[in-house]
Amino acid sequence: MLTVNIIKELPAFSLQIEISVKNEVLVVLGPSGAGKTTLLQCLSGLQKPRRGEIVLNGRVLFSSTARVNLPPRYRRVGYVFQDYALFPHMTVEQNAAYGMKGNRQEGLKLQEVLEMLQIAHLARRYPGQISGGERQRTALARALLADPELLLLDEPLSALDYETRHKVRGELKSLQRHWRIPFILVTHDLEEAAFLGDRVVRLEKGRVAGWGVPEKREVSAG
Ligand SMILES: Nc1ncnc2c1ncn2[C@@H]1O[C@H](COP(=O)(O)OP(=O)(O)OP(=O)(O)O)[C@@H](O)[C@H]1O
Repeated sequence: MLTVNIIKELPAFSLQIEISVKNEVLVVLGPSGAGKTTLLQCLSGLQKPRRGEIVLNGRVLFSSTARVNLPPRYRRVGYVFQDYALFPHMTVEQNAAYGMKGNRQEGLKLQEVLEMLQIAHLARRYPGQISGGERQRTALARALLADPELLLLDEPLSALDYETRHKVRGELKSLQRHWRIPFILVTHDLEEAAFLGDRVVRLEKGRVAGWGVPEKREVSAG
């Protein structure tokens, strides 16, 4: 469970967000410049709110009153960027394992996650030698293998072609069901929001402008 209550001044307006997220996919929609990326960066520790609190499963990640501001590496928050930000000089396997502890048990988990994301056969290739969809899955593997308690995804599918996007979004959804942690996903795509979101929040000028439960077109099994 994630609870967020923060204020952060931006040049044109201030971001003021109060939300709670359970083990679900929360989709964040909103026009360009509404503060979506800034929100994710505050949650991951890359930006610092001016005031407020961020609490993840009872752990205080940020609190202005208690003067807590955990650095990103201690937050257990995975972040998949729009451009995936893989290390070009590392193989798929090395990229995925970045942030793991490196014991034997972890090695087995690495194999399991690479197989689950269908990139095990690419383990020794470099990011420049695989497709956009495969890079996206490598970035996801890296985020998941760091054992996050919260996963942030900033337009993770936007660089993919139509077919791959459809395939990977289904995988994302089953991944969340399997991992049972909150996912917060930013997108501009309404269809993607409806498919992936358990709830959808719309931001405008740094504030919550509306909530919705998307209408599902697909009937999910179970
Ligand atoms: N480094 C920065 N310096 C100054 N202002 C910034 C910076 N980054 C973002 N902003 C401003 O903060 C506001 C929120 O930006 P943010 O990137 O969070 O929006 P967004 O909703 O993610 O937009 P998009 O959908 O275009 O990615 C915008 O008004 C933007 O101009």
